[in-house]
Amino acid sequence: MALVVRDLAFAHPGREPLFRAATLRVEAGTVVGLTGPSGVGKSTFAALLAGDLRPASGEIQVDGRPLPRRGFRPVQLIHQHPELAVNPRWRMRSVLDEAGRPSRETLDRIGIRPDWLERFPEELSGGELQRFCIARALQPGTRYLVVDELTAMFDALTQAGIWHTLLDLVRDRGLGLLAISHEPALLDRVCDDQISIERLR
Ligand SMILES: Nc1ncnc2c1ncn2[C@@H]1O[C@H](COP(=O)(O)OP(=O)(O)OP(=O)(O)O)[C@@H](O)[C@H]1O
Repeated sequence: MALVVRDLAFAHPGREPLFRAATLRVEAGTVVGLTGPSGVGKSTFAALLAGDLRPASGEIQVDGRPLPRRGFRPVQLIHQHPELAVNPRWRMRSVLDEAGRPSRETLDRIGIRPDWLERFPEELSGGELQRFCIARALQPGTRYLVVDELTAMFDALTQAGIWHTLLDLVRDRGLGLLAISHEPALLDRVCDDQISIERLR
């Protein structure tokens, strides 16, 4: 069981190709770090894996099957800025219900207090909001998570709390995780393996 990328090519419209034959494998149950300087294509690669962008050529397979083009996405992407990832006009209860609300037990494990469900996004801190984005990404059909600078915006304590929660849940569910980060110390702590995006280009 693995998330497999083979010979993937992609260019943003009118730009030089960012990837010509990118190849990567993330085994289920492992955490792989993706590093690299700013602007080389890490977020673009994440969007390709999640199905938000289509490769020009090459393939992405999830546990032996092609990444579905519609319907539920087994590779879920969590962005750096949670406030941009939720509808500001919806209470958090509706944000979660749209995807299928996780059980109270799961919400407790993620550290989401019951009264937060009645709040609007602007009434939560960034760290609290990121916990909702994690909850929303952990659907029953989720097999792999891609996190793009998951905690770069938060203080050390919030960062540690969110990573602890995420790794715990990922381990329990046997998910694979691709963690994009600029922080070598963080990746050293959480990853089984690391790869530089330069090797994918
Ligand atoms: N929608 C887009 N249309 C055209 N070019 C884009 C688009 N999105 C990103 N780019 C360009 O593609 C390149 C890669 O961007 P990307 O955001 O994937 O890099 P990154 O490695 O994630 O950077 P950072 O670490 O700063 O977030 C950049 O040169 C960027 O300007």
